[in-house]
Order: sequence, then C-alpha cells, then structure tokens
Amino acid sequence: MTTQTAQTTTHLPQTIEPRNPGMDLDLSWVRSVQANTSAIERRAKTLPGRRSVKKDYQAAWLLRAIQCIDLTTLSGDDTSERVRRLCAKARTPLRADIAEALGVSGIQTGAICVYHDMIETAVDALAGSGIPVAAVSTGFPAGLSPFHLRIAEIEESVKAGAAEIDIVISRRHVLSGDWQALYDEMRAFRASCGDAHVKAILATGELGTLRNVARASLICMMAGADFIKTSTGKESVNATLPVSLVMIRAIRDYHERTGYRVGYKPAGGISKAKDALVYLALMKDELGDRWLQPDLFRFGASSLLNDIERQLEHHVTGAYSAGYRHALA
Ligand SMILES: O=C[C@H](O)COP(=O)(O)O
Repeated sequence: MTTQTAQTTTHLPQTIEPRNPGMDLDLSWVRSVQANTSAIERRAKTLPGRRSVKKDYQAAWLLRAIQCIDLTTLSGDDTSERVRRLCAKARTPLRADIAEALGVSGIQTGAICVYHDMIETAVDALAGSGIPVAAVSTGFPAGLSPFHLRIAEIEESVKAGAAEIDIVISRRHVLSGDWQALYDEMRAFRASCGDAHVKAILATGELGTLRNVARASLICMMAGADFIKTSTGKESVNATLPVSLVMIRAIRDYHERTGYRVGYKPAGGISKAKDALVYLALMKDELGDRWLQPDLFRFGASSLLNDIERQLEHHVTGAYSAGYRHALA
C-alpha cells in the first residue's frame, strides 16, 4: 500500500443538530403504538446477511464506525490511568501505519463515556481535541437511587465538564404503564442537563415487550431526549437488531410528526466490526445518510474499536481497493 492518498482526511462536517425541544405528552399517540413482533424478528434476521456493504467500501464504513463510537469504560475498577489511555485512543484510534496506508488523518471517536468520577480526568486528557465527554448519571445502571440524588448527579456531571449525559430511565414506569411518570422523569432529567445533550437509556432487555420499547422510545423523545439508547451494557440482554428496528422506526415516526431528528445509540455487547457494519446499514436503510453522522448515531462500546482496527489492518495488508474513498463522499 502506498501513501498516495495521504492528504485524504475524514473530518466530518460540523453539523450540529438543534436539540430536540420535546413536546407535550400525547397519550393517544403513545397508546396507538403497535409492534408486530414476528415481522420485526423476521426482518431483523435478514440484516446480517445483507449485501449493501460491498467489500471495497468496508474500510470507509469502518472509519465511519470509529467516528461514531462512544469509547466506553464503565467498570468498578476504573482508574485515572485507564481513562487517560482510553482518551489517547479516542484521539488517535488507528495505529499510524494503518492510517497512513488508508490515506486518512484526523479520525477520532465520537466521544468518551465514563462514570461521573472520571469526568475531570477525561476532560483534561481530551483538552483541545474537540472530543466530548459523556457521563452516565442518574444512579447508573439500575437508576434506583433517590430522585433528588439522580438530579443532583446530573448537575454535578455537567459542572464537571460532561457535554453529554446518559441517563437511565425507571424501568418500573414502563412495566406498570405509567407513561405520565416516565414523561415527567425524563422531562426533569432533561431540564437538569442544561446545555448538555441527553441520551435516554431504556435498558430494553428489562422492558418485557417490543411494544414497551416503542412506547418508551416515543415518550423519551416527547420529553426532549436528544438520543435514545438501548442499554447500559449491564443488563443480561443488551443491544439487539429487533429492538434496534423498533427504536429506529420510533425515531423515524417522531421525525415525520415533529421535524426533529433524534439520535440512536445501540450499546452493550457490540464488539465485532461486522456487527458495526450491520448497524450502519440498518441506519442507512431506515433513516438515510443523515443518521450516519456522529451527532445522530453512536455505538456505546468498550471493545469494538479493537476489532475494527484489526479488520482495517487486514484490509490494508490484504486485497485492497481505493474505492473506499468514494463511500466517504
Ligand atoms: O454504553 C456502553 C456499554 O456499557 C458498553 O458495553 P460493552 O462493554 O459491552 O461494549
């Protein structure tokens, strides 16, 4: 592989979507939501085998996947050292020789995602990079701490420098069909975030049905969520394709009715490059190219980047086509 294309960069256009302002809770809309489980599961089964991501373009799609990763560490044994190493990886996610062989520069991950205590370390380590710090708040992952403490946690995280807050909803509101309580909770979380963007984690593996997933998605968007996110990564079932189809279609529905674009973040257990390609193709199919930008799409993932880097290494050392650059246009 030569370095003929070394000037090519993959900086993204600086399009920042206006925040979703939310709207009054429309219960008739929420109650009319149906989810045809068997049709969704049939459709989800066809996704991994689809051919729209051609081999020549895979490198471009994987580069885009990197730009959409919320590079995450959410472990009880997190240390400043670990967070600093992760931030260095977020700034330079590809080994220099791989980036050079691909002819790209300036690639960065979408964000870093950490617990509250690690925000200041991450902000410091990312200074000047433009990479935002996302913090999980509101008693992550169960979201069962006293309400006023969850609100205070959001406010502390914003004060510490988090530009994005990943909140967890109270699953019991969904399981008991108390949509007003879910709306009020999300509205309060949203208000506490101030200027920070807010991602609503539904913990879909604990919501029981796909219809509940669809309804919770809509309510969080009505209450002003900028993103809806599948999972904390700590549930026994995390991001899946059927759940993603349901949430993505809820985003489409919300956009058609209100004109506001809400982002999507599948999270938990996404660790293979080929899975990332399936998710990107799904976003393109269902929502179009606009949702393939990091202000509207993120992977919540701790180990996906390692596999993508391995695949790109294989790509530049194996059969190669310069066709990848066209897919970045
Ligand atoms: O939000 C992100 C998830 O916690 C990451 O989950 P993962 O470690 O399975 O990639």
